[in-house]
Amino acid sequence: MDQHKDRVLNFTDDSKAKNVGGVPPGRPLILTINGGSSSLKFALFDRNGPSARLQSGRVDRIGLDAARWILTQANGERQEDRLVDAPDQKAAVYLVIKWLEHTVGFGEIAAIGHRIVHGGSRYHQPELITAELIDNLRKTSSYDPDHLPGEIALIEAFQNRDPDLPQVACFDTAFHHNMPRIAQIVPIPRRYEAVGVRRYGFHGLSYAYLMEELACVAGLEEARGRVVLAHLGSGASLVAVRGGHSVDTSMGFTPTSGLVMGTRTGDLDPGLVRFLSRAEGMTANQFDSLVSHESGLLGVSETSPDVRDLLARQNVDVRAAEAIELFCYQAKKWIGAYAAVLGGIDTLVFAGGIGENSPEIRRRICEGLGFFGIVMDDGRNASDALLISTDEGPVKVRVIRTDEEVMIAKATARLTGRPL
Ligand SMILES: Nc1ncnc2c1ncn2[C@@H]1O[C@H](COP(=O)(O)OP(=O)(O)O)[C@@H](O)[C@H]1O
Ligand SMILES: CC(=O)OP(=O)(O)O
Ligand SMILES: [Mg+2]
Repeated sequence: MDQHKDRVLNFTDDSKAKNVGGVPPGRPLILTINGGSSSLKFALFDRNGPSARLQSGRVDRIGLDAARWILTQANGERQEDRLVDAPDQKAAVYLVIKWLEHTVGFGEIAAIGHRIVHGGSRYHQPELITAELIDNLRKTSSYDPDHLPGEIALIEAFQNRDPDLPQVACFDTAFHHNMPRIAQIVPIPRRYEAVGVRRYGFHGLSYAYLMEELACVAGLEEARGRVVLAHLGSGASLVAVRGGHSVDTSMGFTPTSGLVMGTRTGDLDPGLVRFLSRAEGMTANQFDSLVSHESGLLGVSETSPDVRDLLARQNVDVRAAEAIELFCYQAKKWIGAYAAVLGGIDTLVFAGGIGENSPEIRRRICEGLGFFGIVMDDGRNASDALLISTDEGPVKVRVIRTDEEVMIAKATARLTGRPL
């Protein structure tokens, strides 16, 4: 990390000189930490006030060239956007801690809430973080080596900074905990179920937020109907929801499964394990690295996992064009599958970095789905409107900006004694 130090210190000293986006002085704050596969998002909430966000920020494109530090004020206005060195999550959290120290002051933080991707078979509601919980997460790390060790490192980075600060774990698997039994089964011998092998599902904080928002923008009746939510980010998944409950979801035992993603394959022919171990002597670790970090949009395009890059190159590079086409084709297939599972769809919601920001991807996913009632309004879609289907189409297609942070902040305030 030392090699990044100069740039980091310059950058935090710089921030100190600025007005830090309306954070009130002397007020206890809740910090939320959301370590995604390519980003670290954080936000500050006033613990005593309404569930208003005071400030948010993110380190984007972690591990890629041109990682960015972005700060956003409560009113959504971008306050800072600059290049930083962030080769991994540890370097990114170092930036966040330095920024806190030089701006609001670390002593203003009353509690920290973390998104934890995998709760394993033990955790399915937010929990105060204890030594025992960290120990259990460590034992579960082999379920999701791409997220859990990094998330434990984030918790420990804050523990090192202030061992007395209460921290809360909010699990992405919780939303799917009561999925119907048939959607939970992994079809390998039953004995593996006893050691935790089942389909869990992920992106649950995002899905819980989207369902709350859907009830607000569309009313309870629509939210209780047949809903498909598509969380399309670096990690991407879809869920079928009926009566407000998860009925099935594209990710299973780990977030490597389901839809093709930035660097992950999604669902894969298991026969590849035998083929690659015989053809190349590939080990389990090498296979894991291949399917988690070198595949997906990056593997197909041979250039980038980032949809923005691929959209920009698709007219000059057939590999980028194929990667985008594959992503849209597979998302369309999952929507079709969930129409079958739910007996039709009343509402389709797009969210996540891709779902919220790319009219082209949304259009291409929905193209040809008019036969079961999905008809896009091109003008509404192009302007990222809240409702992007035509008024005549029976399926409401919506764009909702997801907010995992507010779900984490509410749970953290609740568990540390003062509901937001
Ligand atoms: N304007 C945009 N158009 C197309 N894709 C976008 C746009 N903005 C962000 N994205 C894509 O969103 C993805 C990152 O989504 P995000 O939800 O932030 O990821 P993470 O899983 O790391 O939280 C990247 O593939 C990025 O290219
Ligand atoms: C569950 C998951 O894949 O998370 P992310 O999209 O943040 O990598
Ligand atoms: Mg994410």
